[in-house]
Amino acid sequence: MSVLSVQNITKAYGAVKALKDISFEVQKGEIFGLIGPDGAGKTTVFRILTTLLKPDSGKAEVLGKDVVLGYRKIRSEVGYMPGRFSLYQDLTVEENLQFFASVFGTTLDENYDLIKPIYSQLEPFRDRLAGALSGGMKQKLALSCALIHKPEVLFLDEPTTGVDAVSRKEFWEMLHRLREQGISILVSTPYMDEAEQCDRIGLLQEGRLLSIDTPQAITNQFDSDLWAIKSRDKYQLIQVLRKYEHARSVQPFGDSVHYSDARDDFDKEELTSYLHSNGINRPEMHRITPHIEDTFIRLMEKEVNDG
Ligand SMILES: Nc1ncnc2c1ncn2[C@@H]1O[C@H](COP(=O)(O)OP(=O)(O)OP(=O)(O)O)[C@@H](O)[C@H]1O
Repeated sequence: MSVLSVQNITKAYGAVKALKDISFEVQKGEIFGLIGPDGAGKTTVFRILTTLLKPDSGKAEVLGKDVVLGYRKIRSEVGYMPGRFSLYQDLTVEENLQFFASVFGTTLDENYDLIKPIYSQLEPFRDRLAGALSGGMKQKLALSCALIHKPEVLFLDEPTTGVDAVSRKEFWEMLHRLREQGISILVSTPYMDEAEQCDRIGLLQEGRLLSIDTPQAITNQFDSDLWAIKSRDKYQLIQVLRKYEHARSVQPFGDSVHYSDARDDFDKEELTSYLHSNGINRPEMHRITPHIEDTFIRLMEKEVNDG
């Protein structure tokens, strides 16, 4: 059963086409990730689905209600954590929660069980001003506020941006626990490594959804062998590889460079001797399994080349 559906939505801000005919569905109890760089259109999708913005064309439904006609009902049934957390900095932790509870006509006590695993870590700081919390703590408080009225669907716009690695990991564990309780989650992130945490993902670039599938199926779309190459001077390695006549793609990735060759019968020795003759001595080279990021870059290149 789908809890939300987006059909052929477009949205422009003046001349900027933020969303270009996008369609996807989120199933009940699913974590669906919208993955894309800054400006891809993620926030615009969230604003439309949480009824804060009307699409120019197309249709979107949340829990069976149209986002334009049924906006009142939708607002009471979903939880929304906008980017850059919507907390009142000059209210305390507890006051923030009480405020969000009262907006939805409920109380902290009534829904304590749902937020307890998250809120319990914040309780020692209940009298601290939200503005004085660390990024990870703010994130937990914002999630507690979005959950206070037991929503069926949670919208989380870049919840882990600017949050340390440990808090990010804990945050995803919390989302998995919420999923087990039947809550459906649409979450956006600019971090590719978080794609693996989702049941399905949509890759968004410049207002277009390039692919929608499970992280594994998206990775499987990578249609050639991939090599990780390392040498002392990574910058020089990239320059030399990009000039190689058989190079199909050359992308820096951590401390190595991901390389794929345009030929079916790639000759590793030939590339090694090319690198040697261009001043790259003793490069380390081994075949690797593509990451989501490799596939995403390839899909983006394809989109640009296909026009
Ligand atoms: N109110 C606005 N007026 C004009 N252009 C806008 C407005 N809001 C967004 N845009 C533009 O629309 C495009 C999509 O923006 P959107 O905020 O949806 O992307 P995003 O993926 O959420 O990126 P970010 O993480 O930077 O917010 C961008 O080019 C952005 O500059």
